[in-house]
Amino acid sequence: MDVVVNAAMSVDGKLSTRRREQLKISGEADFDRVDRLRAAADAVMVGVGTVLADDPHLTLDDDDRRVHRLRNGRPGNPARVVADSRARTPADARILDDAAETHLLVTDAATESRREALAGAGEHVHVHPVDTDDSGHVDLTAGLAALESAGIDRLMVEGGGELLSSLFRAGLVDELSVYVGSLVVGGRDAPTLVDGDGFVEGFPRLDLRDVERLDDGVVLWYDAV
Ligand SMILES: NC(=O)c1ccc[n+]([C@@H]2O[C@H](COP(=O)([O-])OP(=O)(O)OC[C@H]3O[C@@H](n4cnc5c(N)ncnc54)[C@H](O)[C@@H]3O)[C@@H](O)[C@H]2O)c1
Ligand SMILES: Nc1nc(=O)c(N)c(NC[C@H](O)[C@H](O)[C@H](O)COP(=O)(O)O)[nH]1
Repeated sequence: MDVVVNAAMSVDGKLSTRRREQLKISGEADFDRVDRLRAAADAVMVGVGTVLADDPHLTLDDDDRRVHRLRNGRPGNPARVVADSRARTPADARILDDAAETHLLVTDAATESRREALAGAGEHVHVHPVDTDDSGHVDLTAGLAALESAGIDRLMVEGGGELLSSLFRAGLVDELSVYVGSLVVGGRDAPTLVDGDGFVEGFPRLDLRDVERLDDGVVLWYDAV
């Protein structure tokens, strides 16, 4: 499977404010770029922290003709994926509506009643029980294998920083694009591109492939080494 990460951050590497409120870092041209990346993917993934903070929809938009064009004839929106160890996605989350298939990766820490509540959202919602990793979260290697079995070969991951940390730690990132907006957010408690415990050795290395000026910021394109 190809794993393509995309996020938008401030010049000081923050994904949002210390209040975790959604922050518009991208301009219109960058959101168009994000739509094209989503369209080229079989599925778009976030961590449940992002679902709880932003209530994202993760589809292209509601214009059927535009979706069709961006998807190059492939039907509908890409699927949506949530890494959701304890099945905390709220039953009324936008990500559970029927605009696309939704895959929830959960672990044994999710109660049966939470799993059933999510599966009850409709036939387009698929709950996958997977093993836990060393820190008790979804084992992403196992989770991605479950997604592959569901026909997902190209996965776009939008964050947040905890999920991206685990993906880098597991060596699962193939490509990274990051939009750097021209603003400073600051705050030691504001989410950054890669949170988790951080690395003290074995730092993931990246090859800078391209740099593009867009809106009033910059897009950096990297391949994993
Ligand atoms: N600017 C951007 O591009 C962008 C993109 C996404 C999110 N965000 C922001 O990031 C913040 C949310 O990020 P976050 O880091 O709190 O949450 P997150 O989205 O990374 O989700 C983390 C949660 O996912 C679950 N999880 C399951 N398996 C996991 C695993 N293997 N590794 C890590 N987590 C796993 C855990 O419950 C964990 O608490 C919000 O403020 C949101 O607005 C910004
Ligand atoms: N590329 C990008 N630029 C930003 O300025 C920003 N705040 C995000 N944030 C990503 C996060 O995952 C959001 O929750 C989804 O971008 C919301 O997606 P929807 O519009 O609901 O489909 N992403």
